[in-house]
Amino acid sequence: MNNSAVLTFNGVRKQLGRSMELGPLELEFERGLVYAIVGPNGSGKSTLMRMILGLMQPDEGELRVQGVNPAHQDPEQKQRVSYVPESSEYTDDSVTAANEASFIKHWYPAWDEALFRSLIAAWDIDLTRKLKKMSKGEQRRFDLAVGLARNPELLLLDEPSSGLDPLVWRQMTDRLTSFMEDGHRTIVMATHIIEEVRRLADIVIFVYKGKVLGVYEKDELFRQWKVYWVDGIVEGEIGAAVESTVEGNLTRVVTSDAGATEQELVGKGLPVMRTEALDLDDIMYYIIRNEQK
Ligand SMILES: Nc1ncnc2c1ncn2[C@@H]1O[C@H](COP(=O)(O)OP(=O)(O)OP(=O)(O)O)[C@@H](O)[C@H]1O
Repeated sequence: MNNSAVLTFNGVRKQLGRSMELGPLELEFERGLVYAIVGPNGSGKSTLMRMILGLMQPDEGELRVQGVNPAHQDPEQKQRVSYVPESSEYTDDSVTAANEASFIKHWYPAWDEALFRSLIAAWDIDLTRKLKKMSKGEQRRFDLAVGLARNPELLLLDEPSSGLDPLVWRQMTDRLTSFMEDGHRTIVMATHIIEEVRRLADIVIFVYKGKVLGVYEKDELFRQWKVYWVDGIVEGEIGAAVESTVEGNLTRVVTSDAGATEQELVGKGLPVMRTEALDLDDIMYYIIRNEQK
């Protein structure tokens, strides 16, 4: 095992219902990095989080969180992991945000009160209010403030943007960037939001129907996936291209290997009019389409 690995999945497999199988997964998450798990609905992103938390056991394989099977972590090890779900179910009519925060604070010795207070102020959270009466967005802000104030080494975020307005979203991404500054923490987030991936992620993991389709370093991903607009109608195959379509007098060439494609286009004397980066959604579409072939 890599010493800086905070999470390892070694042949992890889990049957979910009759038709869905998660895995087998071979993954290693390093300390100090932000991982974005990207995939369509029902790909297994939340299930992956539940396994990391020890709420679900693999049928096969080995999962280690900070070197330990999450089902057998002691309280001290659990305190180093913080999970912010997509939404919380607050059912008790009488619990205020202040009650909840002081309860959580009691269990987490690393609790950062100054950070909590600054998030409460920045996100306009009224601690005297009953959590159940808060809007989804207000609950979400509170959950994120608590998740960060717990000061974990491993922060798990399920759809962090869900329910946030653009201003709070922007502040949240800034806070997450500061959270990562000491270099020892790790964030694993399940997300659909491209801007979130662009802003925060170091590594992108594509999942689809319970399988990992690829693990990519983010900057490399956006460097390699490109669209070239070639002047004229290109006859025959572009070997390195993922897709080549004629649109009017131009040919749109999509590639996952920009260097090789550029070389091929130059070699064939095909003039490139314009080059564009591909969006994450489009990249995911092509990766999934390739899987379905
Ligand atoms: N305990 C379970 N029993 C049966 N099926 C399950 C169970 N848990 C999850 N599933 C199914 O496994 C699939 C993956 O679910 P999961 O919630 O992990 O996906 P997701 O990628 O987080 O989806 P979303 O983006 O919609 O939140 C879904 O089809 C879900 O219905």
